[in-house]
Amino acid sequence: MRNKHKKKFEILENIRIEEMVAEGKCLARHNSMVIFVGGVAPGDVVDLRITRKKKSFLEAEAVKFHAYSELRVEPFCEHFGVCGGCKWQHIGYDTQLLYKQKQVKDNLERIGKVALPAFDPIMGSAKDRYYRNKLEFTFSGNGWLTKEQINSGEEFDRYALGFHIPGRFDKILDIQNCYLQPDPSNPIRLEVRKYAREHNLEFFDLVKQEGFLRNLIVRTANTGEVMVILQVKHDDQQAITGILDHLQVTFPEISSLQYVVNGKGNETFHDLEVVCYKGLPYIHEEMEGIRFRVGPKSFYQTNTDQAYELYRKTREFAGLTGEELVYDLYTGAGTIANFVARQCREVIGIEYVPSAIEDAKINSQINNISNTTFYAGDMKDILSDELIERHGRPDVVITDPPRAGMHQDVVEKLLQVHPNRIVYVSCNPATQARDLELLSEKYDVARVQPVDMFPQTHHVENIVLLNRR
Ligand SMILES: C[S@@+](CC[C@H](N)C(=O)[O-])C[C@H]1O[C@@H](n2cnc3c(N)ncnc32)[C@H](O)[C@@H]1O
Repeated sequence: MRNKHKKKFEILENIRIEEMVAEGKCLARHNSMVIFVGGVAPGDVVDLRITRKKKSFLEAEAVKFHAYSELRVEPFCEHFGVCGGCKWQHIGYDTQLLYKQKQVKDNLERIGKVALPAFDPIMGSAKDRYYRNKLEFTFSGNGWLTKEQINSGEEFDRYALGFHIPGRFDKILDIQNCYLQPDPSNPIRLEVRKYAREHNLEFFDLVKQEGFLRNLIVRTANTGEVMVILQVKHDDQQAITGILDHLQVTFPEISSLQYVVNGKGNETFHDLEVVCYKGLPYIHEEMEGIRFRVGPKSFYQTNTDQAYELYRKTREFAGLTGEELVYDLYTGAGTIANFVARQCREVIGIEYVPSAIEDAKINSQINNISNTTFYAGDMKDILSDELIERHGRPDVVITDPPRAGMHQDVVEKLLQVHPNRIVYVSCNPATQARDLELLSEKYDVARVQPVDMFPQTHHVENIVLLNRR
């Protein structure tokens, strides 16, 4: 046992970091053993401490740098290295884009094993900071202190309102300034924390699941509307009213002020009542004059500007002339369905979450779009022979599944239904590649367009156009 423990934390000296691989980690080698390392860049020379040993690979962290990679840039955020939010900010944005493009190419080649056309260059995000429209902050009465804070010997306030330390459900990093969401996100969070401390409101204890203040969500739309949702453990009306009135007066730009009383063991509130305290119970995002109503439980792509670019490219790949019957699979709140509806004959949108389908229908109504029909349910059940009989065989299928990709039954159904074109939007090139291999039985990949929705992270979105052979 002792030996095993020692081996796990063994130090490997002077290791050269070779290349960026999956999940934002880098690859290094030692005696033909592959090592995955986070927080480094290709070209760094480091001492590594082994943190995990598997038969075919090791995981390690860099504990000392002997040389720094030329690809490195100065991280802009004081929380870099501790916060899990922007793990790639030590690599310049142009280099990030090259790696994302490579990640897509490697996955499609290695897993998909299909004939590929030349890729379109990745579409970078015009904003590489302040690009998110939604952030969720957690309260903790026992916030994380960094090594530097502990070593300084100073007394630090342990009350935190911020993000989880990666991999730690119980540890929250207090955030001073976050570069992910535009104002008034930072001032609202700081004001909430200040008010809560001044009024001795209890911050949550994530281990004991006790306390009053649980979580704060800020949504900032491109129409200028702002939604704030405060999650608390008990229905203490005096405390709730106090903090929300203070926010309303301090930030008149908040157009939707809401709260949730959540006594459950987790922060999800899809099954709870959200109370609209002031303003409207929703905000709007807008694209090409189409307004999308976003409620507290609605999904909306978190990088609005890039979502617009993603949808425009998706619509271009769909090659719409006004005559087509389009199926939009995994439609969420019907955003793509409504976005393409004016350029085709009819759209059928399918999505698992019933409240998202309600949003999708409302989004058609408020935009006077009358050629959409939406269904809620599991894709493999809803995309049935009966549905195809009722609406007809689609000319174009747009599919945007979750990270796990499409269920095999859904892929088989697509092969059976055999639309002229499939536009496959994916946030996970590995599962997309797996599905493409199956679809290659009857389809050729005609276009590949990687899109960056999340600068400073390793995440990449990819659109593939498949033409019926
Ligand atoms: C990547 S999102 C797509 C969102 C949408 N296209 C948009 O741009 O806003 C994937 C969607 O698939 C839905 N989903 C996940 N599993 C599903 C299933 N088995 N059947 C139907 N929908 C599912 C999720 O609820 C989510 O809304």
